[in-house]
Amino acid sequence: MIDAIVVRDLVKTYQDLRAVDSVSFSVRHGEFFGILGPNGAGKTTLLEIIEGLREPDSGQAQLLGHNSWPRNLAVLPRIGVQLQATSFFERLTAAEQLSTFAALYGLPSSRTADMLELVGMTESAGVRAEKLSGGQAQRLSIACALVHDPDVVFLDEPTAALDPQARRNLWDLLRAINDRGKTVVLTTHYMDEAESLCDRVAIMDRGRILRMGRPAVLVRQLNAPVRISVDTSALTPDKLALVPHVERAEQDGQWTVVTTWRPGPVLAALADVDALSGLQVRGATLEDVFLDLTGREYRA
Ligand SMILES: Nc1ncnc2c1ncn2[C@@H]1O[C@H](COP(=O)(O)OP(=O)(O)OP(=O)(O)O)[C@@H](O)[C@H]1O
Repeated sequence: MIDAIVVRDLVKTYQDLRAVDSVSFSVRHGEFFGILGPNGAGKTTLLEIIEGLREPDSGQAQLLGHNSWPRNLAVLPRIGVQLQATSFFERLTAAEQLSTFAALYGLPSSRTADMLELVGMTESAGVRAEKLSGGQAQRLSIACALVHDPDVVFLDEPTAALDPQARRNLWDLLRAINDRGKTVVLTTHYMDEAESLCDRVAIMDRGRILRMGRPAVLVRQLNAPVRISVDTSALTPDKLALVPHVERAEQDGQWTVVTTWRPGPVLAALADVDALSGLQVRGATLEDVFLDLTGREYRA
């Protein structure tokens, strides 16, 4: 079967800015695919081209076997789109928003209750959209994108501006949607989000895809050492530097941070001197991959 999304050599220029610069990739059916990059990387522009909302200068995007541009009306009922800026119909409750969306697709309003349940908002059915919290509004907009049971769901920074608990709740919801067999394409500037949710990520910066793959594989390919942080009051850097397999030991505020390729023996040595209290172990993350690719610290 042809992939859900196939993008070849896409280019989009605004004046002399190449917002999308020769981008190619494919997304398989049922995949959870992330486009990860800092603000202004070109994620939204890329997504909008794939969705058929924006015309590329050159290249081609295919969605469910059809060219995204010019927009193909037969594809629209098979995709769900959650845009970055959520807007609802004025003065309607959460349930009314959903039944209005359902009606637009010619569906019965009985879909409403199922959707509210799916996004965990049954108790807010009667609340007007403008009175919903940020997290609830995001959930409602995802429910609106799903009301017609699309095959492919596009989510543009769905967890931006949410508090950590609301973000994690939304992650559970997005996983559940993917588990129901939907292809999910998500843009995010949160590295941890991409790492936790996505089967594959494309790391994007300044219009280009720098690297693509499974998050764990991208991190493993870095072949980076492990960092262990110990409370400096337990062990100072000069003492830790003497422990076998410690490459480097530096002070960072209240922490002594140790770099090692062999965390096992180092942790055993720390246990021997009773220095495990409050200890933190950190392997490489996608942030380190970004730093390696661009030479810049990741700033969302
Ligand atoms: N309609 C437009 N006209 C001119 N420039 C634009 C337009 N839309 C986007 N840009 C510019 O293109 C670049 C890519 O923007 P885009 O919104 O696609 O990035 P993004 O990765 O989604 O960022 P964000 O996370 O901030 O939304 C940015 O420099 C942006 O200022």
